[in-house]
This record gives sequence, C-alpha cells and structure tokens, in this order.
Amino acid sequence: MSKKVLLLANLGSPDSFAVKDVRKYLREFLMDGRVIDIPKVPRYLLVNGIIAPFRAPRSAKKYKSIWTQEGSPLIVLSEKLRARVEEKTGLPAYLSMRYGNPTPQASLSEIQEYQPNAEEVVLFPLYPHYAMSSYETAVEYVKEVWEKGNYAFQLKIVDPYYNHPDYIQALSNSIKPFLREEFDHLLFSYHGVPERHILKGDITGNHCLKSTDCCRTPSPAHKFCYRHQVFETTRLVIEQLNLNDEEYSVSFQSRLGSDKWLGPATSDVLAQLPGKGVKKILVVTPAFVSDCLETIEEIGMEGRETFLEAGGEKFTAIPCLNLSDEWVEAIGKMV
Ligand SMILES: C=CC1=C(C)c2cc3[nH]c(cc4nc(cc5[nH]c(cc1n2)c(C)c5CCC(=O)O)C(CCC(=O)O)=C4C)c(C)c3C=C
Ligand SMILES: [Fe+2]
Ligand SMILES: [Fe+2]
Repeated sequence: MSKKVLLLANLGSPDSFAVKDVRKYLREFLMDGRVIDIPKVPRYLLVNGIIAPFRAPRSAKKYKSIWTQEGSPLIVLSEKLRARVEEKTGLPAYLSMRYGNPTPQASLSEIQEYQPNAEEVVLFPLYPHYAMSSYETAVEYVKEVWEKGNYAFQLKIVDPYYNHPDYIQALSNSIKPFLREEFDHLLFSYHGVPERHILKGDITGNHCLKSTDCCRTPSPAHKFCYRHQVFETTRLVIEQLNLNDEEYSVSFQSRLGSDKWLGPATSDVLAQLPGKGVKKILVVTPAFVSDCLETIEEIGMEGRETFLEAGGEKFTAIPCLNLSDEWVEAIGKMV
C-alpha cells in the first residue's frame, strides 16, 4: 500500500452525445464563474436562456462525429493515460474531471477507501498552462472538495509545466516525425481565452496586454499569464526543432461569445495562409495533452475544411501527446 497517490485531473466530456447530456454538461461547464466570469444571475440567464439551448444540439452533433465505441476520446485517452502512469511510476493513479464524470468527490472517496495508507495525493492537472478557465478551476475545485471531505491525506499540486524540459522534449519529439515530410508552415493553435481573463490574472495590475510584447518582457505577472506561457512553450519547442521565425506562428481557437479573445483566431489564420503561399500546413495543439473535441473536430475536421477551401493543398493535424512513452515518463518525473 502506497503512501503517495496520484490524481490526474482533466476537463471532462458529456456522458454521451445525446442532446440532453450535452446540455447538462454545457450548463455545468459554463456556470463555472472562472469560465464565464460575470455575476451569477446574468450568467444563469445567459447560460440557461441562450447558450445551452442553442449550443447543445450543435455541440451534440460534433460530439457524435468524434465519439468512439469506448466513449468520448478525452475520457478514454485520459483513463488510458492514468493506467500507463500507474504502470510506469508504480504509484496508484486516479482520474477526475472538472465537469461530468468521474467527479473529484468520487475519486477522492475511492482513494480514501482503497488506499488507506495514503498520506499524500499529488494532483497533476492535465493542462500545461495556467488559465483561470482551465488549470485554476480544476485545482481550486479539487481543493474545495478535499477541504470539505476531511480526508486523511494531504493534497499537493503540481505547478503548470509549460516550460518543463521533459514536457518540452516530449512535445518536440511528437512533432519531429511530421517535419520529415515537406511542409510550408507549422501552426501552434492554443485554446483561446477572453482578454479579460488575462487582465484579471495580472498580479501587477499594470503589465499584461499593456504592450504588444508584454509577454516577452520579464514580469511576476507571467506566473499566471496564459499568453506568456503559451509563447514560452512555443519558443522552447521551436528551439528544439531548429525552425526559423518564418516557418511557424501562434493562433488561438475555440472562441465563444462576443467578448474580445486572444488572437489571431485559428480559423482566420487557416483561411488566410493559403493566400500567402502556405499550401502545406502542420497544426499542433499544445494546450491539450489528450485529443478531444477541440482537436479532432475543430482542428482536424473544421480547420482542415477551412484551409483546403481557401486553396491549401495538404493539412496535417499533429496528434496530442496522448499515450506517448516520453509523455508518460515526463509525468512520472513531474509528480
Ligand atoms: C468561455 C468559454 C470557454 C473558455 C474560456 C474555455 C477555456 C479553455 N478550455 C480548455 C479546454 C477544453 N475546452 C473544451 C471544450 C469546450 N470549451 C468551451 C468553452 C470555453 N473553454 C466549451 C463550451 C466547450 C464544449 C464544447 C463546445 O460546445 O464547444 C475541451 C474539449 C472537451 C471534450 O469533451 O472533448 C477542452 C479539452 C482550455 C485548456 C481552456 C483555457 C485555456
Ligand atoms: Fe474550452
Ligand atoms: Fe503577458
């Protein structure tokens, strides 16, 4: 019986692609004040009156297009990753989701029941970068459940690892085989967030988004700045891959609502690049460590269509780290 237990935390998926399950999932997700950060009453009206009813049927169709025999790719891959990490580290590993199942309540209770010698649970968020709508909400939610539950074990949390050498190495090596084929451009497409989230996370109150190169000027704000962290991941990977500045760029995907989000938008970039002579593109999505709706459908299907319709000739979506040995080893080292 181990004193140290691992808990991997990811975002979660609906229980099925049925509209009612997708609606329930969207409601839980979007009622999170760290995702839609407006006061509770207007948020309730917006989510329940507008977003969930209109978005659920459209999202359900998208989920149906990626669903496998085993279930949602995000859940299936996260569970397989959990098993590999357990095997590799020799430590008991559990999985919980921020929205949907398995809940942190269920996972922590399982640990309590089946790991009676556990003294320390190490929470490993399956998000390399800090964003209030991803890493922060996942961590704070598990903390909240742990605080309420009177568990016998301590809770330790792994910091964002966007610049950790082993993560960078695993990510770079996952891209390398694709560079052997002819390509014109490597696009790093990260999940977007509203600019307001970046401003809220600025602990100096006067750094983030105050100049175009704020994320490249050293500042204590970077500890919580998603934009800085994704630029750092990109810079470190580019260094490993020996690419020059013309061969790659960064964009942000999955925009929702009418707020100003980080840009440029991936969909705009994919529509414009063929006109600038980019006919063969590679797209990598490092904000996601496991393939999911946003990588398989939004990039692999919609993004491909946008690029080819705009005159592109070859579109390659590079898979996420998923179950790569190097990634499993990197997690083992980070925990
Ligand atoms: C205001 C809305 C959203 C913010 C901010 C946001 C940030 C954010 N999300 C991820 C990772 C994932 N998001 C996924 C799906 C998804 N995201 C939003 C909205 C926001 N995300 C919605 C409504 C959905 C559901 C699908 C849809 O209707 O479009 C997923 C995939 C889940 C799956 O089941 O496969 C992931 C993963 C990050 C990392 C992030 C901030 C950096
Ligand atoms: Fe999202
Ligand atoms: Fe910044």
